[in-house]
Amino acid sequence: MTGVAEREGGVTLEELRKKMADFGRERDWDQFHSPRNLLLALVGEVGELSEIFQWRGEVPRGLPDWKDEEKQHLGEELSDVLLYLIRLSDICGIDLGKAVLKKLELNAIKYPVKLCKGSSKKHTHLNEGSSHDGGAAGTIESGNNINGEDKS
Ligand SMILES: Nc1ccn([C@H]2C[C@H](O)[C@@H](COP(=O)(O)OP(=O)(O)OP(=O)(O)O)O2)c(=O)n1
Repeated sequence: MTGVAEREGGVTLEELRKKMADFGRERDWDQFHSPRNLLLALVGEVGELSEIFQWRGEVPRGLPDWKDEEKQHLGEELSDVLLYLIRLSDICGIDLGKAVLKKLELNAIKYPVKLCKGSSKKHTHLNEGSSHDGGAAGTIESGNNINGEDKS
């Protein structure tokens, strides 16, 4: 992975996809990088990520009290999750960049600001009144239902 860590200006999903593909190919690991194996590896890394937060209770945003080593460890586990996710997507023939942009669009349709501002309700419950949603939830005023489909 030489060259990526030192570079300014961030990295793209496509660069990471290529890096992982090269990493696997150079080691003759394509044989192990099957969808199922990668999914299990991803879940394992999510477990390792969870372990970092386990038993700590709620922690403040930005993790101000964490040691540098703890934050570094967190960065490593987050990276493992991302790398396996990117590799899994690639091996499954999913263009993750395209898929994630489409998903963001769908999320915006499912969760219109007008309906969900200040509310953590699932979209399927957004039009139910509750005293726990800060009064933000209401009814859908347009002709579209909550999934963005035209009801008419
Ligand atoms: N067959 C493999 C094994 C590893 N990796 C890559 C992807 C992950 O970023 C990282 C995972 O390596 P480890 O399984 O050694 O897991 P950790 O890095 O979390 O090490 P440890 O479990 O010792 O904390 O290496 C991979 O692509 N394919």
